[in-house]
Amino acid sequence: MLIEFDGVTKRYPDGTLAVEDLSLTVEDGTITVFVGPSGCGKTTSLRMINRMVEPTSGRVLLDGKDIRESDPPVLRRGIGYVIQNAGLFPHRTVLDNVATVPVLSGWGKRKARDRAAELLEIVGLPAELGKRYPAQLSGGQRQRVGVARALAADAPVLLMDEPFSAVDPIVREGLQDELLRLHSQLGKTIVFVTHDIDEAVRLGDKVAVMRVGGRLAQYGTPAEVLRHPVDDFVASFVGRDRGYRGLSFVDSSGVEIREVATVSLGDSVSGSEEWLLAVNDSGQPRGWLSPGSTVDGALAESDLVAGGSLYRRGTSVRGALDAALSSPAGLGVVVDEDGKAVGAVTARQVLDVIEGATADARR
Ligand SMILES: Nc1ncnc2c1ncn2[C@@H]1O[C@H](COP(=O)(O)OP(=O)(O)OP(=O)(O)O)[C@@H](O)[C@H]1O
Repeated sequence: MLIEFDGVTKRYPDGTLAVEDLSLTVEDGTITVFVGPSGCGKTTSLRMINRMVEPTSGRVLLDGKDIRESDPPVLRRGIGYVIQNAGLFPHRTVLDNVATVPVLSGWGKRKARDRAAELLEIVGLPAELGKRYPAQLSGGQRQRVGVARALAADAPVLLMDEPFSAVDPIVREGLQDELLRLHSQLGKTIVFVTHDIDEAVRLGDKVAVMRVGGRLAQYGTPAEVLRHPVDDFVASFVGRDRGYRGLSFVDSSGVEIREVATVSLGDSVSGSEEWLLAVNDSGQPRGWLSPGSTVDGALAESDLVAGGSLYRRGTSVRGALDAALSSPAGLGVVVDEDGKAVGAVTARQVLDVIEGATADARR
């Protein structure tokens, strides 16, 4: 569903100008991220989409229709909403939390619960958690329940307000991956609010950078915003590690994948001169054997030096460079879709491709 802000301004009764003359289009089926410092009007903008906040002037349109023509409760049933800490009902079980909107929409209790159970599976939660209460879950699990509940109405639009801010960085990354996977499966239009530029760049097809005073500073793809910030405010907001983050958008197809000497777990090894990549029965990398090592009998994981990050073939050069730099052998391990080792890359090769790409971009 297409969402349009057309000259939208919001001034709260106390005179605070939260959003000023916002015009932008959220394309159907995309993830659009509103990002900016605290108090810049992100939440206010988001809530104007489901009429939890009414604009002072201007219009919000869903598929071309002014949302003022829709009854707010009906409108909200068609728009999923996820907030920080998930906003679950503490005295209802997880399953009943997820079934809330289907029940409100007139589904029978049984059907609503069946649907809720399906949704728990979709967001990666084991079925038995359905019987627990929200307080009996971890923060990450609660956020997943929040996402499941928002998906329950099968609404075409999903609004997400800092949904992952309260969980630690590792759990957050897992939740982000999960959201990207769900999005590619379900194809909903998602508007996501965060103050974290890394999260914005990772999730957004488009990123709207807002500044305090509720003005849109820049609206574009993550690559555009990182590479060509329109002014000093955007440049400093996206600033830290900007060059490094930009690598996420550099095509890695030019990176030559070289052969790597491998050895299988269980084999015996006598003093190789080079680093050997140890793989398991499925060809997946397990670690490195350092030069000169001799293993009489069966090579075991305990003989190995831990490997670095893995670079999945075809993804951006950022992963390729990280794999090379984090590898004890100086060789970044390249894996295919099944996690099988298919070769290696060196930092030098990756840097050559990066240099070529950035030179092209300057031309
Ligand atoms: N109900 C309200 N009455 C008066 N002012 C409000 C109200 N809600 C928000 N504001 C003000 O409007 C401005 C924008 O707030 P908003 O919550 O939209 O920002 P935000 O970018 O989401 O901030 P944060 O990242 O801190 O959540 C802020 O100055 C805030 O204090």
